[in-house]
Amino acid sequence: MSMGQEVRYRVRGGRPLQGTAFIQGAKNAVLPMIGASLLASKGRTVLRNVPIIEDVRRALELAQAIGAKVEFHEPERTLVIDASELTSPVLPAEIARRFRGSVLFVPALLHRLGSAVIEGVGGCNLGSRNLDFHYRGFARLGSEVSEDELNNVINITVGRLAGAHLYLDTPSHTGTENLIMAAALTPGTTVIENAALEPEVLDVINFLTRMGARISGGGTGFITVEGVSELTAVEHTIMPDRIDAGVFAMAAAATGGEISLVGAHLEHLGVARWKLEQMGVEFTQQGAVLHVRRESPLRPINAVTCPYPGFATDLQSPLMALACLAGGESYIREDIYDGRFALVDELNKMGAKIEVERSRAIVHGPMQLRGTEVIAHDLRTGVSLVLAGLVAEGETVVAPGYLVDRGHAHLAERLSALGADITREMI
Ligand SMILES: CC(=O)N[C@H]1[C@@H](OP(=O)(O)OP(=O)(O)OC[C@H]2O[C@@H](n3ccc(=O)[nH]c3=O)[C@H](O)[C@@H]2O)O[C@H](CO)[C@@H](O)[C@@H]1O
Ligand SMILES: C=C(OP(=O)(O)O)C(=O)O
Repeated sequence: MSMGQEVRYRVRGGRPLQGTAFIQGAKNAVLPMIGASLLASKGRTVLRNVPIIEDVRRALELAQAIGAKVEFHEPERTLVIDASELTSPVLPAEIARRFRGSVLFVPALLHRLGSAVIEGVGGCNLGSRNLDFHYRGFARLGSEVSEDELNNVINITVGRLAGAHLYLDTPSHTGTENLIMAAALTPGTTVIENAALEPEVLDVINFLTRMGARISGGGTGFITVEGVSELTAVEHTIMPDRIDAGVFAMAAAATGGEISLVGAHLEHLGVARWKLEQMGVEFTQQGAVLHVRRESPLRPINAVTCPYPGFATDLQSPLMALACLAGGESYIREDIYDGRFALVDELNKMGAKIEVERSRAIVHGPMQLRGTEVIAHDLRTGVSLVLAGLVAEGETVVAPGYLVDRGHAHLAERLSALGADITREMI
């Protein structure tokens, strides 16, 4: 655990990226899958292509805290999870508050131990982020949910579980995954309307289906789950991380480079693909390798964040950094998180000219960015500042690096392999 030891990234700009980058397994698929693997009461689950990121480490600490046996074979990027004996329903605060994926452990605790206690859920600080769809869904499936606001503890206890008709007010990504997991072992039929369409949700459905769950309608927004009595431990290879791929593609575009992204798939990028093409990025999918280069000076762009296949909010921050380099005014609207624009002040410290009015930002380009010390307020802010550092004059220092390490594996090594001048320092 890297708590106590500070990490920072030091980047010196000006080198075009060239070569091959390996895209990591998807953070937002592996976290629910670790939660899902705890639903199996027998055998050992094997997950492959696991990203070596801090959120995975936190998830494994949490799995161990409730009694699962976990082996993380990092060089093989393989996780082996034995959840045959879960011993405690408590998701302890010191781990749970450091990452939001902790809520994905609730279905396993409910089905295996009959109750779950969450001592405070964390995650990236992105303004107001509710989990009401999760709790209302658990309640509709027959659990009792109570909140001790004073101590920031949520207690969930199983009552008479039965399938139900669930409707999400917005297509919540983890909400959809969590309710599918809860429904998978709940007797009867559960319907989830307005379900999320993200590729990671489909990967989680594939994994659960292999475990024996009966799920139909993935990718349609209308999911039906027929409860089964048992799920079994299986092997699964995690899909590539489309946000990691998007960041690398934008880094190539920013520096005027040309790179191959091993394992990246254009169709996973959704609208981000078309936006980057409009800006002057050329993509060529060559089987399972995505080739990226900047084919013209960068043009400005309009983007509005939206659930998949719309423009991903997790790519909005790096897009803002890229837009600083485009010739003209870009317009960005953030409709998912009210805290994402913490990046603006940091980019402006580097010489960018970005104006914000509520959820809208106007980026005036092109600007020559200058290196300085900047703050990673969250994971995507952090990686976007690294991206800005790759084209800035002089040296950019991004801290706290922990937030970058929450979601990107071996970032400094992978960018260095493309010719970037970047180091990860422990202080
Ligand atoms: C671990 C993981 O997969 N994280 C991703 C997931 O987060 P996460 O699953 O938390 O995001 P959601 O799709 O649930 O949230 C989107 C919006 O819906 C709101 N909401 C959500 C649930 C709820 O019960 N009530 C409610 O009001 C949130 O406050 C937020 O404004 O999708 C986000 C949106 O693509 C990504 O940025 C995150 O990287
Ligand atoms: C918001 C993010 O993650 P989390 O949901 O884990 O906080 C993210 O990946 O940018």
